[in-house]
Amino acid sequence: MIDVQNITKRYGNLTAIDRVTFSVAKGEVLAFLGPNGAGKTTTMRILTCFMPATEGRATVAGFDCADQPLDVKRRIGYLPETPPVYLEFTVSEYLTFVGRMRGMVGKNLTTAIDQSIEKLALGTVRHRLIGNLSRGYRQRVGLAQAVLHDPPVLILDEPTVGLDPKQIIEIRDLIKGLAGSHSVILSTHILPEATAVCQRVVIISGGRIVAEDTPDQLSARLRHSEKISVTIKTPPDNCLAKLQSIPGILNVFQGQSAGTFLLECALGQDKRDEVARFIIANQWGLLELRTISMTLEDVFLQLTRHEEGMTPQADQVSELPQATQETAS
Ligand SMILES: Nc1ncnc2c1ncn2[C@@H]1O[C@H](COP(=O)(O)OP(=O)(O)OP(=O)(O)O)[C@@H](O)[C@H]1O
Repeated sequence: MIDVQNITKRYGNLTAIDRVTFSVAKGEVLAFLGPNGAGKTTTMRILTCFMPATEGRATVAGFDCADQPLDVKRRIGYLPETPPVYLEFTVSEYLTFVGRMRGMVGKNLTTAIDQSIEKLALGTVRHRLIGNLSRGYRQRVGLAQAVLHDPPVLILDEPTVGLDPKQIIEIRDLIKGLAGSHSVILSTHILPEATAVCQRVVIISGGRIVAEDTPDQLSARLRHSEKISVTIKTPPDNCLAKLQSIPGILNVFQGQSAGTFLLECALGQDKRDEVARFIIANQWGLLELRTISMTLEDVFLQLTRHEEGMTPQADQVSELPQATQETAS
């Protein structure tokens, strides 16, 4: 549904994005992650036909973003970081205005407005001035204008920035509800959001794509060993060495809290059973035992660590150093 092939954008001497390539399938929700200045907004602006790429080609539903902007815009709903609402309109007036701008009239327009108001749960505020609404409701109105013409593609730039935790959950649920019927690109730097809402993640750093995969696959690709966290009630003297004597345990580290230890074993090996038996046999009191998986945050930090210098490439990720974030807390 969205196909981006080797797009580069230069602002004078600055290369904001460099040969960016990715695609989004029909009905898929894709997270577009990157630190500040990575090139997310530049990519969104090219996809929404706000400006052309210097090189490369981007298409939406088969239409070229540079050569067929009207065809592309008809098929896209766009929510910029700041919702493009007019504060002096009521919700209903604003959606009518947006619908007319999109060429909708009569029954089609009223039905579309009713549907988007229902989808975004705006019924109770439809006759209120947007200027009097909370930020969360304004964001919903922004989303309502994006889905009004029922576009197959939605591009959402940081849709939960500045919202309170309850509003964040509501907006994320709304976005999840759009999956399947819409292809969505969600630009964000909030990692739990990407895990919660998206099936696939593209990470951009320094203007280049450094990874593209599911959150689970990304962490699997960057993992170099298995890690187990154990918490022991009465650890003996020299506990580290004793735990390290368990066959298959390569390294043992002290965790952040008292009695917690981090055990490392080879990739693909599960030593939880052996560790549990060992601690129980020694009667040290096993309070907790669990594997530690790499979070998307660890993955992101590894892949964007070189932002200021050499940017790692997608095919080099397995060579990168291990995450430094793992603790037993
Ligand atoms: N109009 C412009 N003229 C010159 N440089 C620009 C322009 N727009 C963006 N840039 C630069 O291009 C790079 C990418 O910016 P972009 O806004 O796309 O990043 P971003 O990932 O959206 O960042 P943020 O999360 O901070 O919005 C940055 O170095 C930025 O300073």
